[in-house]
Amino acid sequence: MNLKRIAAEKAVEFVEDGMKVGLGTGSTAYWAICKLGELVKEGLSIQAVATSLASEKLAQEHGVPLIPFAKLDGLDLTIDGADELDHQLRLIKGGGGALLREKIVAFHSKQLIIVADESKLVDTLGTFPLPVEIVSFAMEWTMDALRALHCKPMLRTDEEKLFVTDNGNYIADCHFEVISDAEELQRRLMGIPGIVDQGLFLGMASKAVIGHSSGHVNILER
Ligand SMILES: O=C(CO)[C@H](O)[C@H](O)COP(=O)(O)O
Repeated sequence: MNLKRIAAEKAVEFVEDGMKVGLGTGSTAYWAICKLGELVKEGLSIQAVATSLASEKLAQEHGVPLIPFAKLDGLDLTIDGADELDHQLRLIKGGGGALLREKIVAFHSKQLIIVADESKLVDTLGTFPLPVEIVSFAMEWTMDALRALHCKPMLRTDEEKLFVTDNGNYIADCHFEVISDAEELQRRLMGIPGIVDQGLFLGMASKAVIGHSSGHVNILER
């Protein structure tokens, strides 16, 4: 059973005719985009924006109508995946490297619905390395500043080359093991010049739709 698919398809049930929708990135958001494409073919009318070039391409392939950001004053709903979520719906995102666009889109959405399989639900965030998007200029200094926060940052690579985000930046994956105070960590990270954004999404998600191996889907709300 495809737990990501059942979660994503359930979340798409919250999309109503006429809505402006944010399209997430990753292998769970993939199924939401495919389902929206099917519904659009059956007559659903929506306007969408994508959180990555990959999701933009997928939406185009599936006939989901994309609108330039500048033409929309905010979104009704965004459906996106997560790398970890806790029971307060605090998230780690950015495993696919799209965290900056994902955060911008989530911020401008009335609702952020997270779709995930049960493996993503945790008691305490931090097992998944926190993705941090950094600019290339003086990146060694930025990496030193990250190390000073008692984590082990690793520059993300892709086929032996440095991974470059859709925004032309690098990703430092930061191993904290346990994040005991996510708000304080977010504050400290965003105080470091050279960090563009980081993958903690706190107080942003309003619902999480979780697929379980029993075939059951449950919805957590905040
Ligand atoms: O944040 C993300 C991309 O930047 C993804 O939503 C996150 O990595 C989850 O991906 P998947 O659904 O493939 O497990």
